[in-house]
Amino acid sequence: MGSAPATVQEMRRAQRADGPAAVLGIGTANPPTCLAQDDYPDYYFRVTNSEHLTDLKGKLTRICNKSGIKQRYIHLNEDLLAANPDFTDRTRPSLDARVDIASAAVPELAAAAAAKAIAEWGRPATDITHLVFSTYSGARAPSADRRLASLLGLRPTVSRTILNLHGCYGGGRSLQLAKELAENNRGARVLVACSEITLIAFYGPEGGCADNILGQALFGDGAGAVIVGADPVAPVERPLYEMAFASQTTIPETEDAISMQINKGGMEYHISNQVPRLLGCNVERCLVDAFRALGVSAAWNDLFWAIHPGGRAILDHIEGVLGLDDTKLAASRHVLSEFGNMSGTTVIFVLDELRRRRAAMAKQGGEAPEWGVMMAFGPGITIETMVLHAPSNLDLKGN
Ligand SMILES: CCCCCCCCCCCCCCCCCC(=O)SCCNC(=O)CCNC(=O)[C@H](O)C(C)(C)COP(=O)(O)OP(=O)(O)OC[C@H]1O[C@@H](n2cnc3c(N)ncnc32)[C@H](O)[C@@H]1OP(=O)(O)O
Repeated sequence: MGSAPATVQEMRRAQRADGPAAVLGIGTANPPTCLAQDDYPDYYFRVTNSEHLTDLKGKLTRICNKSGIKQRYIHLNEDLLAANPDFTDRTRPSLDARVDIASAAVPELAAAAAAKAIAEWGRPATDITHLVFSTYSGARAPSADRRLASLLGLRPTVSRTILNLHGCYGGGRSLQLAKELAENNRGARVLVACSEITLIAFYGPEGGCADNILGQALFGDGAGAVIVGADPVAPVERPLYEMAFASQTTIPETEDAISMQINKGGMEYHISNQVPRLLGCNVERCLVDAFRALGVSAAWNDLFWAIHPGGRAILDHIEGVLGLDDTKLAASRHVLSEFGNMSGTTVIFVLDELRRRRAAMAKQGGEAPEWGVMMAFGPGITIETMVLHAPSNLDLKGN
């Protein structure tokens, strides 16, 4: 070959970014229908014609009361249910209709979130080089990533990846993948999009199926989008969080603790009541390993925290084992309260809420921690851990 770089090593170095990947923009979106948690048991048993199942309604009410959730957003409305009565019966073959609806709605919701992330980032959508899309809400190819690329007018050379059925760790996994892509491809700008509509897993109550009652109390619909890139080009690009270190851990012998399966009647799932305890027993090891890999030690209360709020009890357990002050998980508790558990999308809402809180604190002359941690959990049981650094010139645009 003619001119330098001459060696494969030099070529590789030239292709890699100099600095760490960073979050350069965040956007979120929800469907228009918002349901108050206090009203949800009445709503759910009415729209599924199950008012006679008073024991199950009592259970749903008890869980809703303890959920730490005030409201949730949902794509499915009563008109859609009236047009698709099979959606309330898990034994009826309704997967085709669910996938039809999700194939349009999931990328559209993602596009609404992505438009906000791109606007904050400040560069045209055609500068995006990679797309990582995570969802459990569809089952078709070409998938939601292909449709999202069209909706946003991305270049045909955009390198697309779809992650399916990662459940609640999809956001963490996508951001880790984006970090690798951004750091290993000089100039790369990665759009991460997570979009979930629970329509794929909505059905009526049945005796002996506590999982469904739990799901009805916890989950909601939403999309989150993040632009990730290394070596930000000032003054247009400003890093919100730098991604210092990322890891994934699988808790041994927990294969059956959280599971999801697509069936003819929609997606079925199981969530063991041991999940909060299992996470509580394992998060500190992940954190110690992450900071050891970076060669630093950290006092947990000196960090900021973006924890996936899978359920109120999960946050309580983590707060307890790490000895966190009760303000440390405020962003996670706020997102849980306002939106419920939106699976993989939720952690992006937490990052968004956290930076708003940090910016508000900075405006008042307060000092927020520079270093922090993002964690997400899901089937496996899988724990995604990322150590983040928030530059002191935190972007105030999110306010
Ligand atoms: C807008 C609406 C949209 C709706 C659409 C819905 C569609 C669903 C879609 C689902 C998609 C599923 C995807 C799966 C992805 C997995 C990823 C995850 O985040 S993994 C998810 C990660 N999230 C979690 O793992 C949830 C973590 N858990 C918690 O946050 C809390 O335990 C709590 C809030 C559920 C209850 O508060 P706590 O202080 O514990 O209160 P108590 O001790 O007093 O118990 C009250 C009642 O709760 C019962 N119960 C408890 N656990 C379970 C269970 N697993 N199982 C069954 N029941 C359970 C318990 O038996 C008792 O019943 P009863 O005796 O009164 O009859």
